[in-house]
Amino acid sequence: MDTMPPRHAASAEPAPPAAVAASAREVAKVYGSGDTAVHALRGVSIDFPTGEFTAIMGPSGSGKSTLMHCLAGLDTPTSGTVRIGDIDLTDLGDKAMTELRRDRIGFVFQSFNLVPTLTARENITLPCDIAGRDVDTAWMDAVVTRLGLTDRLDHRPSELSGGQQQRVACARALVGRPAIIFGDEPTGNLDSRSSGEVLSILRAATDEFSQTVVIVTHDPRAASYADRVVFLADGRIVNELRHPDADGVFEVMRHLDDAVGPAGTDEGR
Ligand SMILES: Nc1ncnc2c1ncn2[C@@H]1O[C@H](COP(=O)(O)OP(=O)(O)OP(=O)(O)O)[C@@H](O)[C@H]1O
Repeated sequence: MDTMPPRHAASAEPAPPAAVAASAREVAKVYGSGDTAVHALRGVSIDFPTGEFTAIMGPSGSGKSTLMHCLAGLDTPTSGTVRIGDIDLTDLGDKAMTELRRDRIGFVFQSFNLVPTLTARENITLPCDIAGRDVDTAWMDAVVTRLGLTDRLDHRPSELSGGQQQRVACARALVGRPAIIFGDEPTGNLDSRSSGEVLSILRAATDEFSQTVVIVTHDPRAASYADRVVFLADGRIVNELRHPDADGVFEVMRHLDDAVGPAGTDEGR
């Protein structure tokens, strides 16, 4: 892949980022109450350093999505604190939370979540347009070129392949220069070639743009693109691998799956 253009080539240097882009402290999440209560998170503490790519893995039902949703302000912890930069999400009202999600967080979902009636270009600029912010066109050009989307900008999502649609979603997340990008199974609907492309883009975004990225994935190969993999089981962080390779991730997952038993059971807990 071509080298990404240096960040300063596109616009003035942004303010120095916080050393920790997001953090959770003793985060617990209980759904329901009494006999039917589900303890989805049981006291999770973790930092996401700026410019690092983290993958969250774990058996089905271990709390991955719940943790990501709490970190991204899409769900509220029952107790504990979540910060994006130095902003404590538990202190925010609905309006401030909406603005924080819009201004500081980028999302890449499994289902791409593009607006079908808008072109790729319009989808990419949508968050800035909604926020009433000018699009940094030089920066957008740099991102679009890097993602190989230059000749696809006037196409609607239905005229793009799945891999191209997910690259548009990555461009949309990157163009706003968020403090952090969250990916919920971002390669879940892609073939292995398109998955590799999207993961290389997220990898390059951290290496070349110092972008902080956090993804949830079931795929050891996808996780191997990350700087570290954090493993959840039964609502707790139980392991961490730095500089992971797919075989090492697979081995940890195999042990966790054996410990937890078939999805949805309490066997072995
Ligand atoms: N809205 C909800 N109401 C009740 N229980 C919920 C809710 N959302 C999640 N849960 C439960 O919380 C636990 C953790 O769910 P979560 O979706 O975070 O797991 P996950 O690790 O992302 O699973 P998967 O890999 O299957 O997507 C599960 O037992 C799930 O059934």
